[in-house]
Amino acid sequence: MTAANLAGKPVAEALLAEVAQRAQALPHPPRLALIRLGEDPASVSYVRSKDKKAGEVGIQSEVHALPEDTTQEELLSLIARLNAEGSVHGILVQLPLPAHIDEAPVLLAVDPAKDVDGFHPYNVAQMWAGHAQLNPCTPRGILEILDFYGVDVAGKRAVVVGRSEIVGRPMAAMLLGRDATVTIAHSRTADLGAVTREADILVVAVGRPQFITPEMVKPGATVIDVGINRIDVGGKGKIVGDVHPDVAEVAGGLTPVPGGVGLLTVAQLMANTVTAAELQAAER
Ligand SMILES: Nc1nc2c(c(=O)[nH]1)N[C@@H](CN(C=O)c1ccc(C(=O)N[C@@H](CCC(=O)O)C(=O)O)cc1)CN2
Repeated sequence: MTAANLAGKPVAEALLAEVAQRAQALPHPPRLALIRLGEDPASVSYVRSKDKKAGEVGIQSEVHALPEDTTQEELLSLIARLNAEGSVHGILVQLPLPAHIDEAPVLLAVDPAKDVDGFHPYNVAQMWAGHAQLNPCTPRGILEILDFYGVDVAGKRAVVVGRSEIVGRPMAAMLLGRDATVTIAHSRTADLGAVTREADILVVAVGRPQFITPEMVKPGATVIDVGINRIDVGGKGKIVGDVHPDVAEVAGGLTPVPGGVGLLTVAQLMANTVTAAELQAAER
């Protein structure tokens, strides 16, 4: 068996086309503020691609590139200013933050109505209760992939490997919201292979290159690889996922890396920004 290639590109394109139409239908263009601290190359690249994609779909975006040594107070005061600015619909603080910044108060400071990352505790609680309007982008984008390729999760066994607040936990909440029977596994799960082999839907976000091998996968399972690991192959840099390529011989469907889930992270941010702008327009 060779797994179906669950490529992110057509899914992201379809979502972005819908987002562009919704953006045009608004009385004012949606406006997105992207905040980045320091010069971490991955963060610089992710924020650049968010800024570029926003322009392509009719969202006005602005990048607040702050120095690495920005203080907690300076960051909180920028967020307070953007919260108070009526024409700003979405605020995103790129993670990870430098070590001297306490992340929790920063996420708490973003107005929940403008929290296009879905990381504010109010939105997290709404998500677990099953009625969030702004969901974290990567797991919400994974639902877009599953829907696009016709993978119904209701009544299925879903295993999420990884318990991060950006991917693992919200993914579990969203799969539960779709009536899957969900297990969260992690680095300390005993006999991980026995757990992952139970999965009809296996979502892997552990940050370990090619960690999931074919014998850990149930034949025919849908496997979603969230990993982005930069490794050295013969002196050249290469990006690989958390899932070994040989898993394609066992799985029914597999997302590629690169070109899979990552594309949906950015597309879903655009969708969340338009949703935030629509909700704010309806409030006025
Ligand atoms: N505030 C946030 N910070 C972070 C988030 C987030 O959702 N909100 N997620 C990640 C990083 N991220 C977006 O910020 C992100 C990750 C990956 C991709 C992507 O397009 N991946 C490509 C490969 C990219 C590459 O070549 O490096 C792919 O998978 O094809 C986009 C965005 C952590 N921080």
